[in-house]
Amino acid sequence: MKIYEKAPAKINLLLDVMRKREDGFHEVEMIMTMVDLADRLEMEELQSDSIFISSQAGYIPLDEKNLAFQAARLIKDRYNVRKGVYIHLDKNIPVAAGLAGGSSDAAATLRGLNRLWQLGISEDELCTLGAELGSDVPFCVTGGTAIARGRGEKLERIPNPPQCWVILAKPPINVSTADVYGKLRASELKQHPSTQDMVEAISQGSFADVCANLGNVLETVTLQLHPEVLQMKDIMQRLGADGVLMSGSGPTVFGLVSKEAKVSRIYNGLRGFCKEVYVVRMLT
Ligand SMILES: C[C@@](CO)(OP(=O)(O)O)[C@H](O)COP(=O)(O)OP(=O)(O)OC[C@H]1O[C@@H](n2ccc(N)nc2=O)[C@H](O)[C@@H]1O
Ligand SMILES: Nc1ncnc2c1ncn2[C@@H]1O[C@H](COP(=O)(O)OP(=O)(O)O)[C@@H](O)[C@H]1O
Repeated sequence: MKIYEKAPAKINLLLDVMRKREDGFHEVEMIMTMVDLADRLEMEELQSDSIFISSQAGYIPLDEKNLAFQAARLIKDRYNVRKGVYIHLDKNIPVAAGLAGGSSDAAATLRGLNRLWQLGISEDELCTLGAELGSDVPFCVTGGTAIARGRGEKLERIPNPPQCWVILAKPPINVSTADVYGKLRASELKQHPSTQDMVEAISQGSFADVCANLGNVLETVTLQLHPEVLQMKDIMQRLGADGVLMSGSGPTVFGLVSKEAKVSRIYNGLRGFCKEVYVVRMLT
């Protein structure tokens, strides 16, 4: 029997960091939402007690380092499943991009195996399992739009933002999330984005106010480390995007655009500077 799952990418409309915790992680407050750029997972049960991963993308690990592999092993161990699974990953989300591609694959694997093996695991329990795999995995399990606190595993669902075009541009660099958090000096941050104002803007359905309240404190690190990201933000703004921000720890920069007529001009302009440019929509 085959099970199919989509693993959408996320963007951070707001990312604030309060402090470094004793466990080495950072206390965050983020607003994340999904876009319709997704990996596709195909899962097939194996009679043997083994996990196999394949992908057309040659640049991700296919062994126990793969987050989908880790998700399969976790659910097998925790729920005493002796059967095995073959997972094919059709990768569309750029890797180490700030779009949670790996985290979303792990979340899709948890959802898919719950269905394949009819385990009856609740969404809350899937999120708890997901938190053992990574801070972004619980949000990727539920999708939608949410405020994420704690390490990123404490979720509060909120309404979706007003529909718009999202242009993603990923400069040709890989950014390590651990490296960016490691270089952040949370106590020295001079500015913090306002979660309350962003939630208000989203609840009111005000596209202009959503754009005005975009903010990501990890930019203070990544833009210093990788000037190409700052350049990509400048280009996106000069081409006329209504709102521009780096997603997560980067390097992907996203532009929010309300009018379809502007989209192709911005896309074509970006293509002159960047190979990995995607035009997507918010997932509602
Ligand atoms: C920055 C964000 C924003 O959504 O996403 P990405 O840019 O990775 O997409 C997330 O906070 C990333 O979540 P995720 O990528 O799952 O991080 P994890 O695997 O849990 O942690 C990787 C490393 O990042 C650091 N880390 C992560 C989360 C957090 N709240 N504080 C941290 O300090 C830790 O050093 C950790 O070892
Ligand atoms: N299924 C997967 N897809 C993408 N990256 C994966 C996967 N499994 C493990 N990884 C590893 O996770 C890291 C990138 O994770 P990803 O979620 O794509 O980045 P980000 O968290 O920045 O969005 C890379 O080191 C990559 O090798």
